Amino acid sequence: MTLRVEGLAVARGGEPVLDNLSFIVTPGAALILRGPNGAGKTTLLRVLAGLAPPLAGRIDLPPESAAYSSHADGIKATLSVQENLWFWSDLYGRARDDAVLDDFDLRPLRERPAGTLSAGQSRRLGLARLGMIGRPVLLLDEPTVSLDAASVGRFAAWLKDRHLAAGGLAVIATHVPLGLDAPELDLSRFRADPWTEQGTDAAFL
Ligand SMILES: Nc1ncnc2c1ncn2[C@@H]1O[C@H](COP(=O)(O)OP(=O)(O)OP(=O)(O)O)[C@@H](O)[C@H]1O
Repeated sequence: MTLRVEGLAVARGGEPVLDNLSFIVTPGAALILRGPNGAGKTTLLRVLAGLAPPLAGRIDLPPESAAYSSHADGIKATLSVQENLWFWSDLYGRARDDAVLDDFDLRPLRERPAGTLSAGQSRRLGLARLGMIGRPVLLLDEPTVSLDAASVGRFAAWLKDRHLAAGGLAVIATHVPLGLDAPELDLSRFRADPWTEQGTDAAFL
């Protein structure tokens, strides 16, 4: 599966944010989104995920192929860690595979109500959801927020060895280096700006 974006323009709160954005992410590859606060990383990921419509352009992505992950990952506070994972696998018609408990170091916490987890533990559970639902296209907004160094490493290893190695792809907004051999797309080059001719610098491949 390949993600193709052509001539994309996106807006937030009615204001154009990015314009004339084109890129391709192939199976097994990741693209890192860069840019200062407000550059449009979240806005772009939300449009790619289908949570907001584009202003213009084309996104070539099969329906039901993507998973979007940001701060709120739909964790059910009263269910245990294990029950949350099973809830997601059942919802997406996937096998109740326990391997993600180890991938995200959640096995010691499996019986804990999710509402009692620390911020970083909760983040790990949110990321483990991606392992349970098995979507080939991951759209990740600051996935390492609240994670300690060991957890960042474990997540990067999962992404590389399990997701990308299996032919999945990922678009990731992150300020934290993940050690992936992945190209970076600086969104400041594509700012929609009604006062200048910026945004005509189109292709990023
Ligand atoms: N709900 C909203 N209504 C109006 N404008 C918004 C809204 N949310 C964000 N914006 C604006 O849209 C622009 C892009 O924001 P976005 O959140 O996509 O940036 P970002 O690159 O993800 O930033 P950060 O690094 O801070 O997470 C910014 O100018 C921001 O102020």
